[in-house]
Amino acid sequence: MLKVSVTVNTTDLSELDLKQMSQLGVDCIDFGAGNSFAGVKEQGYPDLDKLLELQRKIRSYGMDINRVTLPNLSDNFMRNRPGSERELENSINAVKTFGEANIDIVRQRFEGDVFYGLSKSYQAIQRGGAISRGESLGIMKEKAETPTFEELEKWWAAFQGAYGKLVPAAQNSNVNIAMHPSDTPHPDSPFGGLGLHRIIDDFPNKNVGLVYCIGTRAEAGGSSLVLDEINHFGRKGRIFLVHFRNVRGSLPTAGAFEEALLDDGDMNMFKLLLELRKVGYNGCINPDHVPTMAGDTPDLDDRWGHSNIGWKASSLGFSYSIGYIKALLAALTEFEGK
Ligand SMILES: O=C(O)C(=O)C[C@H](O)[C@H](O)CO
Repeated sequence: MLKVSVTVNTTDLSELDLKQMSQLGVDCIDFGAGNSFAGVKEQGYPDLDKLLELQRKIRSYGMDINRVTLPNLSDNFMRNRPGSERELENSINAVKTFGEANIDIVRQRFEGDVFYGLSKSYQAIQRGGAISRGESLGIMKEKAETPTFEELEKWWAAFQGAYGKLVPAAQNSNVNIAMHPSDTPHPDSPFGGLGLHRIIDDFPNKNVGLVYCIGTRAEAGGSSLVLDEINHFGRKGRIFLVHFRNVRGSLPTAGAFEEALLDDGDMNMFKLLLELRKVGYNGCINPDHVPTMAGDTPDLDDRWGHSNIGWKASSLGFSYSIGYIKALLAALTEFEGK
């Protein structure tokens, strides 16, 4: 059954957060920040008892943990500098810990999968003055340098070295390891398109797949690309989680894009849901970034300017998106007649 999950970027969830999510009918929580788990600061990876405590608390509200994030692999790791072995060990220990808690999906972040300084972030003003994230190639006059082919190959070698250890650990722990596309998906950024295929080709393992972010992929090529990729990766059973967000424009068509509410971007989200269904996707649908509406206290991150990234109590945008997804899921059940 398709379910609704919501991203939080902290493990410090208040009663208000959990009550509101449960009242909205959220099924699961996705933890987006790997360094937020208790134990990571102290020992490098999450503490199992504290994790189980958090899981019990979430379950007591009728929800569960769906996806978590491993401790970050830093630039130090990617450049094989002192301490890199320890970083990877911490991630492997984190996989084991999450496996012991029977958590389904882990995501590893790698420094350098996003190229900054190629597009300019702006505050997009939409319906009724809602604020959303915009990014434009044209108004970025002085662009940053991007890596050379050789530098990129070194980056990939470090990625493959890490996945070479993480994938067997994930398999042994019965956990799926998922990659999120690069956001922003500038050409050649490791997970900006072709690299997603490279992961699947290099690691032909049923535990290796994607947090398929519709928003990021739409930034790269609109709904035609999204439909193609859902069909391709979905048929292979490699979509483990879906980030469901709408976008206006795209880098190749408009030289810019803006994030948008689910009913207010270029894509018909129901079409995408039908495609997901067609390929047998059966995981969580996560509302992901939402515009900031009047009265919201947005969860902002400098790396994605003006985007309201994760859940915050009383977020109108998130409440709207959760309700929208639940209505689409009800329509889907009726449409399928099952
Ligand atoms: O959910 C993840 O793993 C992401 O990488 C999401 C990003 O951090 C962020 O929301 C930008 O899309």
